[in-house]
Amino acid sequence: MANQVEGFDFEQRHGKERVRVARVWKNKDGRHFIVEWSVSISLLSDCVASYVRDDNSDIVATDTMKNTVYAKAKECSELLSVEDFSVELAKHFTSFYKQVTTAIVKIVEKPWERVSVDGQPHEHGFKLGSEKHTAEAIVKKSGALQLTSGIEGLSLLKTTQSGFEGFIRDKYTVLPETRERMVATEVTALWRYSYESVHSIPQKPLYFSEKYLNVKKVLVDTFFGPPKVGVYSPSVQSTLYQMAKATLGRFPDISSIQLKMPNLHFLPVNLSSKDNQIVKFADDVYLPTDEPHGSIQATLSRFWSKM
Ligand SMILES: O=c1[nH]c(=O)c2[nH]c(=O)[nH]c2[nH]1
Repeated sequence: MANQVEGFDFEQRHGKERVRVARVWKNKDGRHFIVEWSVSISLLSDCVASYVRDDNSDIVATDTMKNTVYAKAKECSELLSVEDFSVELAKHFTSFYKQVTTAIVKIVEKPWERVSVDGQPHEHGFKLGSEKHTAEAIVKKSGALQLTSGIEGLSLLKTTQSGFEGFIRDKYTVLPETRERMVATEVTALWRYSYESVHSIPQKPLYFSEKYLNVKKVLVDTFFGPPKVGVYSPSVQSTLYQMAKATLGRFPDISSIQLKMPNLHFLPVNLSSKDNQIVKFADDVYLPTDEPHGSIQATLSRFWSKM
């Protein structure tokens, strides 16, 4: 929210971060479903008087925002996607309060997964998986929407079919060229959907949950290649690009994707004492590291679309 205040430009927003909520649904056959969300809300609203004139009469209390998360979670009578919940919440803030012009709702979902016991899906037992599903809805009073989904913490590694050659060599370069190395990363992905209004998003239940799983599969499958032979990666940059391109190629309603792929180095181990070599590296013993790490990121968008 930008204003002119006492001869200055002034921008402000306020909200509540990391409101944690879990919601359970139970179907008629006794099967339970659970989601656990950490919800962050930020409102652009006309409440400049609270900053400059000690007048709070236009403030939506952040405590009220927190309560709204629980009230809306209660109102949801059926399991829904984290995207749909973020849109519902954001719609509430922009339509209910005349002061609020834009609501930004970001949610991180904990990866609770149904367990199987003796090969059978358990009715009410869950274990924590690894990577997280995220969603961000930015909703304006007009109903204009920006919807972004993402994955955080998707750890991937392959033990071969990776190399790095032909890079700049100068007086500080020591890294040998190689066509045989390990490659490991922790993917953070953010993709923007092309729906531009709260009225134009697909109504199919769990549409975005399914999409999330499909995007994740395309990213993972592209990273690894076919199970027997894999696919050669000449650089993290090249693999990242292939992953982004495959996503836009496969999903027409995704307009752009940002990928962050740190290069988590596994260093060759060579150990020698004065008179013998204890360990000679033969693509077998590595020192895993997490810092320093390479940082490689890019955004791929269709023409005319923004991230
Ligand atoms: O895939 C890679 N990309 C780089 O930019 C880079 N830089 C580096 O030292 N190793 C690698 N590997």
